[in-house]
Amino acid sequence: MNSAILITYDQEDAINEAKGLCDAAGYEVVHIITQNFLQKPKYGISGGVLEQLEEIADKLRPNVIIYDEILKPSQNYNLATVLHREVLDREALILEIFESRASSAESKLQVKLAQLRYEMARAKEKVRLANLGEQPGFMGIGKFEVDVYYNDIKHRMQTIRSKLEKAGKQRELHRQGRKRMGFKTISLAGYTSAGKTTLFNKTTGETRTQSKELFTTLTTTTRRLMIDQEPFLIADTVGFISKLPAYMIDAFKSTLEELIHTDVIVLVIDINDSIAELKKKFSSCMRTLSELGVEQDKVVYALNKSDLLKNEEIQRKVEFLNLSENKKLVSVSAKTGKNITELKGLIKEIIESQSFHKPKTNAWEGVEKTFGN
Ligand SMILES: Nc1nc2c(ncn2[C@@H]2O[C@H](COP(=O)(O)OP(=O)(O)OP(=O)(O)O)[C@@H](O)[C@H]2O)c(=O)[nH]1
Ligand SMILES: [Mg+2]
Repeated sequence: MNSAILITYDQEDAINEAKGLCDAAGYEVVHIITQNFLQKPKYGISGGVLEQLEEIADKLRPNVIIYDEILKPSQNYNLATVLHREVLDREALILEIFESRASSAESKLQVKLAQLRYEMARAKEKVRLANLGEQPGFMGIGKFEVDVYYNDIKHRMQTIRSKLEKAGKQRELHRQGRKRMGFKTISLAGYTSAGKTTLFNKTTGETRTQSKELFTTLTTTTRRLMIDQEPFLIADTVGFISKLPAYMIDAFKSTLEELIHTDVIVLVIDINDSIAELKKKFSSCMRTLSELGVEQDKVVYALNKSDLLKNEEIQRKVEFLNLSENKKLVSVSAKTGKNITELKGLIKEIIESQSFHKPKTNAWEGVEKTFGN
């Protein structure tokens, strides 16, 4: 296993999530440095902290330095130069995880596109610096080579986009096919590691990989689910994460787009998370769903892992999330099977109500206002 020194925020949930990401990418964290602020101009961290880091890195000799923020290319370059080591920022780390997880042709293309977008942003910065004449030969590349490199990335992105478009059309055909056959569809959505795949397996009798590592699932799988002897289709999806840059959501759009066309969305929430984590993850899920244009009428909230908590504790968290008035809420356990029948009942209610009246476009503003960014 490769080793890493992790630099992250001085908050427990940030530390845990960053450690989870390192773990998922296959890095053993040998030392953690926490800071309140990680966006200083030159190195992200201050000169003093950098000196400390240099000393520790010389002693522990990690394979990489992981920086749990988004670094500008120049900051990355400055850090790597002082530390004589590869520096991975949060985006690069998430991309590594996605790359190792992508198994279907489509998800491989999506990851490739996201990687090129990442490189593109860096190439742009290189061009800018080269033009300013500030750093000629920045990162060992001259201005001319940068232009060639930049155009090459653009070209490769176009090729991948058109392949993804084709895959998207294929998806659309499948969707229409399912619709013609009269199948109603259900999608599981939620923050990474909330328990979507465990719930999927429990309800369908499947054996897809579930694990405590982040981003276990990158490819959407659809299976049949029976509710009162009636067949439905249920899909497991890629998990959300906060601070996922827009271009990554963009790259995974065709997968996430399933969520717009689905009849019911089960938003899986890990109710065992701390209040701070719950807040962050819930608002990130809500924002993603709202950005995708999902109608709120279609959403059922499944408070998962309720086997780990007392009822009063669950109630307290429900109130905190402002969901106590919500009738489409059920605490479940994908592990023990608790309230799975109730969850299926709620799903069926939504589908039945949809055949009477068209779903309203419901405002997400209330939720957004409560949770902001
Ligand atoms: N105690 C308990 N653990 C659960 C429950 N549901 C899931 N887990 C655990 O939570 C972890 C994550 O579960 P997954 O089903 O892989 O989560 P996911 O949402 O599919 O995650 P990604 O695919 O990574 O986005 C696993 O270790 C599961 O065993 C539950 O109801 N109770
Ligand atoms: Mg999963």
